[in-house]
Amino acid sequence: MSVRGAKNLVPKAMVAAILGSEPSVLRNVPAIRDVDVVRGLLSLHGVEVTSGPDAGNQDGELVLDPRNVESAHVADIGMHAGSSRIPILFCGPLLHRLGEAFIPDLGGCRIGDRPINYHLDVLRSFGAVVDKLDSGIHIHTSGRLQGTKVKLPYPSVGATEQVLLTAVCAEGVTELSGAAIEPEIMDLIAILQKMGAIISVDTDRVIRIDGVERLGGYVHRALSDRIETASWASAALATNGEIYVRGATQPEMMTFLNVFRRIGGEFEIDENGIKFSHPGYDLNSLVLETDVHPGFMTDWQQPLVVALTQAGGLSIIHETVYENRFGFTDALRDMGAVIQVYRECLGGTPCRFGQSNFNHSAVVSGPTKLQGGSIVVPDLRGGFSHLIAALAADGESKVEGIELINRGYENFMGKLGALGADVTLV
Ligand SMILES: CC(=O)N[C@H]1[C@@H](OP(=O)(O)OP(=O)(O)OC[C@H]2O[C@@H](n3ccc(=O)[nH]c3=O)[C@H](O)[C@@H]2O)O[C@H](CO)[C@@H](O)[C@@H]1O
Ligand SMILES: C=C(OP(=O)(O)O)C(=O)O
Repeated sequence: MSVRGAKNLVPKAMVAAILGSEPSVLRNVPAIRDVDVVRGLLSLHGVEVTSGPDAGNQDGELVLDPRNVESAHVADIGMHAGSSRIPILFCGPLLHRLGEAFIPDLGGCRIGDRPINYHLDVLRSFGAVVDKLDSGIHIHTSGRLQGTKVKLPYPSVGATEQVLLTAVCAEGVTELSGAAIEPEIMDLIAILQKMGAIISVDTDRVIRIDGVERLGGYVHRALSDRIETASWASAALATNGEIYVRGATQPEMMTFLNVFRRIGGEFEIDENGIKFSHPGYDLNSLVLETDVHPGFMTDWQQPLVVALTQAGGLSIIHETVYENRFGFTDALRDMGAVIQVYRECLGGTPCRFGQSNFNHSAVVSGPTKLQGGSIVVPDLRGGFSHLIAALAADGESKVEGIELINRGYENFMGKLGALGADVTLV
């Protein structure tokens, strides 16, 4: 099965195209809902988005022409309220092109409160004015945004992207400290550099950006989706199987691959992808903490927990990125998994959530036989995890709300079928 461009890069690369004075070409774009949402938002702002010329758009090519960018009707943008987290990243590019932007209510997975205070502070620091209205947030500027010094209290991926997409065309130098350095951010920096930006990534999470007056277009192939790859790898462990993921790449998977090997999973890497397999004997339990890159990514946690229900002994998982990412374990318990969640920081260093009432640590006891059940998908990764559990379980399962899974997994029904699962859309 194949994995294409990363859900957490492609929509941002599409937004970056607004900054160009010429069209951009993005390849390896997956057919997922988050891409459709951004396509709709770009069209509302006058960016012409067309699919590539090859038959069936096999290469997943998008051409994005921003030469006629215009303000959109706030009511129209409101239609996209709750659809994804990407609308907030339109601010910098639209402030540069039009002097104003509007942020509707954001969507994304409900795995914590997900405030946007860092984003708004960043925009204010560049000189933008932020007005909170009943219908959303209006942001405007009367002149060119000014380069600034920003320090993030936590290495937020979105806020780092906010700084990058705003600083590249601001007047003067911007210095960001406490930056996130996820592979998707590095790929966004590569895209911006292709467009003409000057960005240096220094040691200790410091990024420096020299603002330029004009950016051109880019031609870029999106990096592969490391979360989808890890999801299928976890599915291979949970189902005692073997899955070859074409398009998976090793560098951004290194932390995951180490954990996969410690559990007992086997993998083989070739130039086209990675084959993941169950070793054929009992899996090992482990102690694991999610963290910002280069740590173990939070989005890998949910699928991996399902695999850990099949490992012998006690596994301890401490979630340090989101305060509320273990809700999906309720359904796993109903299916027979033995998982207990705790408010305390277990098995790792104390995190931001240690002194609060959030169940952000989990202990998984295995191996347990899972039974099919009726499941309602709570969020993107939780939903995929439930699918894996359903595949590993005895008997039939009914999974409701699968459209949430389309946000980040291209053609997952077709892929499950190709792996031999008996899946029917009711
Ligand atoms: C579309 C996309 O790329 N989503 C990814 C992105 O989300 P996203 O960019 O939303 O995640 P962040 O890195 O910003 O969030 C990390 C932490 O910072 C906090 N925070 C963030 C912003 C802010 O203004 N204030 C604040 O307190 C959040 O509540 C969270 O606890 O990175 C996350 C961390 O790798 C991933 O799980 C998501 O899949
Ligand atoms: C949390 C995720 O995404 P989003 O930020 O789009 O909700 C995810 O991809 O697991």
